[in-house]
Amino acid sequence: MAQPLEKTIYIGPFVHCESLAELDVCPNGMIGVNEEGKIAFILRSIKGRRFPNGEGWEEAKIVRIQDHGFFFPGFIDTHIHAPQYPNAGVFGKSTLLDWLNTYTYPMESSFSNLEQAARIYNRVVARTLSHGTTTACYYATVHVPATNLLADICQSRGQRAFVGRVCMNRMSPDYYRDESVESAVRDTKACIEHVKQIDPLFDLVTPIITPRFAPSCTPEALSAMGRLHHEEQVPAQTHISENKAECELVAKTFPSHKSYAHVYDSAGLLTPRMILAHAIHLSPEERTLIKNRDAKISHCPASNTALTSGTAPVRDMLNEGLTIGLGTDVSGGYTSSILSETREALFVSRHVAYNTGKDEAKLSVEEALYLATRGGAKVVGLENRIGGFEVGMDWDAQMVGLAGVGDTIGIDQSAGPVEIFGQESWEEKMAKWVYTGDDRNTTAVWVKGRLVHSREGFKP
Ligand SMILES: O=c1[nH]c(=O)c2nc[nH]c2[nH]1
Ligand SMILES: [Zn+2]
Repeated sequence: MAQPLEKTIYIGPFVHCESLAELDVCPNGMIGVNEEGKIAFILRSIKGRRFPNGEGWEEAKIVRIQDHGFFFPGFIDTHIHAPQYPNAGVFGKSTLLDWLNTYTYPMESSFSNLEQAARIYNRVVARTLSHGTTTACYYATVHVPATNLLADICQSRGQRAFVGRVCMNRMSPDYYRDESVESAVRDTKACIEHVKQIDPLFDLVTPIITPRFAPSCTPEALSAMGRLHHEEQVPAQTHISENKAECELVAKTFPSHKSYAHVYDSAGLLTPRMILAHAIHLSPEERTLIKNRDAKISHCPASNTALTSGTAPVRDMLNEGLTIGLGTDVSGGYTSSILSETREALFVSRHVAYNTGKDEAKLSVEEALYLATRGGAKVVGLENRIGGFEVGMDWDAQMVGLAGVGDTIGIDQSAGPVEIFGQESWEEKMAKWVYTGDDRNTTAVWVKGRLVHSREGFKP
């Protein structure tokens, strides 16, 4: 069982995204977090004792930022395949459809073995927490016991998670697929029931309907998942328009449908609670349909580069009013770090700018951080609870440590490569973190006020 929480005051600089283009930096403030793990008050100055009197805040625990660090909202990974984690970095020169057969299906099928699932799922949750990922949208596999185990592990390690049993009943190997639409529905329901048992209010863990992608589901399977999405009132996730050969396959296998997006729409899956990963090759009509349905987009730039899938037109989609977050898409993506994904999003946007001649396609550091936090929160439907620092929100946060180098000559490898010389503005510090930082800068991580990861040497 998790330790009961105590009132805690977090003191020091805090930074979060005010809007897509703007960071809000408070250079020295206080955030009070109550026993429910919610932000009870925010003071933008540490002078005076103006926190609420008579509520026991005088005796609250204090957590202070050291050196050049700051508090930042936890990252939200809106698309990650937990069972593919052992393959991170292993993709050769493959592209989506051959990558699935060569690397992915053989690995995922091994999760019929619960010992394998326990080993890998514990690792992936621990690792993503160490990168500051406080919320993750996981694809598991077709296996019910292993999927339920992933939900248990997220809950016991304290990571906010959406956990989906993958539905796939065709165009995948005989050794790894759902036997029938009926068995896919039964097994999906079994996973939903399991989460209802361990977290009845879906406070930390939420089940998510997960048809893999249109090619691997018959129209009947997609419609059955659409019905479950509505009946069970739980969110849904899938892939869309990632790779040109995949798009051609969808056009061939769903000849009566106007488009890839229309395939999901006609199955009742294009809703405000649907998360669509990739969305690279959508037509303007499809983007309009997605916008009108208020379905959400997970942008996965590392994966899109690794599998030579393409460059998603993020600026255009933002201008059109689509809601976008970031996804690592492990192991199409090589990294389980949303900080790295932020950097990838910045670089991919520069390739789009170069290739289209439109300079405005470039994302700024602030915009990429917005996608990693507030944008992700909107994608998972939790914008009122996570993604920023506001009274009433949950304390899903990370303490970022940036080493000052001072006059030292030696390299302290444990501090990581970010070098702060002291003249940097806050804007520059954030850019240095994004472009040169890694998990050595993630000093401590909290979800709903609970400490879920800390680096050696962190004193709570
Ligand atoms: O990036 C991806 N990863 C997957 O596992 C997958 N399955 C279908 N389409 C996919 N795309
Ligand atoms: Zn994926």
